[in-house]
Amino acid sequence: MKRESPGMFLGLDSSTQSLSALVIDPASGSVVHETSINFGADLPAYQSPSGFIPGGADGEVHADPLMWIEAIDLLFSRVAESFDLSQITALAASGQQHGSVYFDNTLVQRLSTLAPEKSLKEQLAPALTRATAPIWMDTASGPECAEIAAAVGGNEEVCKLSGSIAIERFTGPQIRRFFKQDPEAYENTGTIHLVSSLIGSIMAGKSIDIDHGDGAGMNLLNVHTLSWDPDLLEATAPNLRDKLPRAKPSASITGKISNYFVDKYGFSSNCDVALSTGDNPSSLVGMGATEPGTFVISLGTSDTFFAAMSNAVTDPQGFGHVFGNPAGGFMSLICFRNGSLSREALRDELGLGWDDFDVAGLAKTPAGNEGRVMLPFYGPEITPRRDFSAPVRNFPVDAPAEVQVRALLEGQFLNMRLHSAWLGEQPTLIRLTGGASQNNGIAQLIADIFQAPVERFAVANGAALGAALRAAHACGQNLADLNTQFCQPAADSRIEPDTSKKETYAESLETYKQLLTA
Ligand SMILES: Nc1ncnc2c1ncn2[C@@H]1O[C@H](COP(=O)(O)OP(=O)(O)O)[C@@H](O)[C@H]1O
Ligand SMILES: O=C(CO)[C@@H](O)[C@H](O)COP(=O)(O)O
Repeated sequence: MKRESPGMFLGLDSSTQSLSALVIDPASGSVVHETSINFGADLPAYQSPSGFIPGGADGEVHADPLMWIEAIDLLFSRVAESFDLSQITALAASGQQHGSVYFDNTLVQRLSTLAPEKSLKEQLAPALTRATAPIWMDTASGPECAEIAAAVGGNEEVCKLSGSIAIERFTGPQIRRFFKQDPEAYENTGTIHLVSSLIGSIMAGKSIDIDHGDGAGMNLLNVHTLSWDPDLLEATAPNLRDKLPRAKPSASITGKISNYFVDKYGFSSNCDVALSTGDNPSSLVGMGATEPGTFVISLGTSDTFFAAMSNAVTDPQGFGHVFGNPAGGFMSLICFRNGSLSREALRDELGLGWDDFDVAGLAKTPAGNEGRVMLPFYGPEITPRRDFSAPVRNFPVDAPAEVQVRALLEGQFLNMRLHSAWLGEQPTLIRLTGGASQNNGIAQLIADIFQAPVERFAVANGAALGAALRAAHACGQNLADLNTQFCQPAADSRIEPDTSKKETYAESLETYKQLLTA
């Protein structure tokens, strides 16, 4: 039911490197508050400068879930210094996709009795049955993917059921790995949460359901029935259904906020909590792209490419995915693991800053880089799935800095164009979000390589904005009206493609393909 005075809505986004809060005020049509905690800089004790524990063996990439939990207290203690949280009508969370957190049977009781004089961390830490949480960058579950696929009748069948073939970073294969490595700890696990549903559970003071948007990134949700698939559950680990929250549509209110946040940070006890979703489905909402036609490119830690789908086609190569669209129906998702990590690696190698990075590379070199092309991967890649350890160049490694920068950036977006072709659609409009989206050189390059106009928003954090919009939507606000109010490009932010570069990039794409298959 639509409320007379809608109040304000809070979006939370727990992404790879940061936890952000963003508040919208539909009455004034403005974003009225933004605060962010950077895991590396603000919580250095976890020794995770980029949001995960460095140096994992054999492709293992884990994070300390206590870092995410401690960040919630830190975030609200900062927000409450300058913003009156009693104004919040409802909130929703978004989280980096696929990451999973494992708790014993005391979780529900602990969540419902959180004491404000203690920290979240000290009250929830004893319930963890797995000290660290595998995240989306983890590539260690190859054997488990093969076992799940074999048990279900092949990857084609897994894809038919879940919208993706068995994927290393997806939660099901990661759960199976945990079950094989430590069956006793798996047995003692009462509840498994995704990062997004964990944040929502803490806010609601109870174990909440998992939405179809994030749930589809687990290789466990049947995308036709929208419930946990019995064959996939059985292929993954014993008694798994009992350990998973239920799967539910995103636009649901799950209950009122926990008293912990009322007493400690001044929320109203009437504040509603909506279900959480993954950061990419959340960004789809935040970018006003829940209807087919507009493509979104998110340049966060990973680069992702996604769009609402008219038809739920699947990627024949198995790199791309089908997730639930929080507004109903489906969305595509293609993830490029080396996104910002590669840009940062080359920037640091060349001793540059962001200001001179694209300027150095793109202003001094011609489109197409005179045929000099790079496979821009400093570590294992997801799209294409291959174990890179360094970039591959068709030119000398000691070429000038500007050549290296252009080759890396062109390589990244040629790779994206190549691996999004299965969608069968040429974007008519691309909306950019994420940390690197403010970079002008990168935005123009994307417009030229895809030959489509690019828009950017004043709010760089599309996932947190999407969470705030979802909270408002779950309370009965009209999503189309909210989009009109909040999802407009920043003034003068539209970049048109340079059509004279179309042929050059068609040729570069061929050179890129040759290097990839060489
Ligand atoms: N001006 C810039 N140019 C290119 N990349 C940038 C720029 N500013 C920030 N970034 C990149 O943005 C990344 C963080 O983006 P963000 O969307 O906050 O990440 P995540 O959501 O994955 O935590 C950083 O890793 C950094 O490399
Ligand atoms: O694995 C994926 C999507 O499938 C990643 O996109 C994660 O969802 C992490 O997002 P960022 O923190 O990079 O925004």
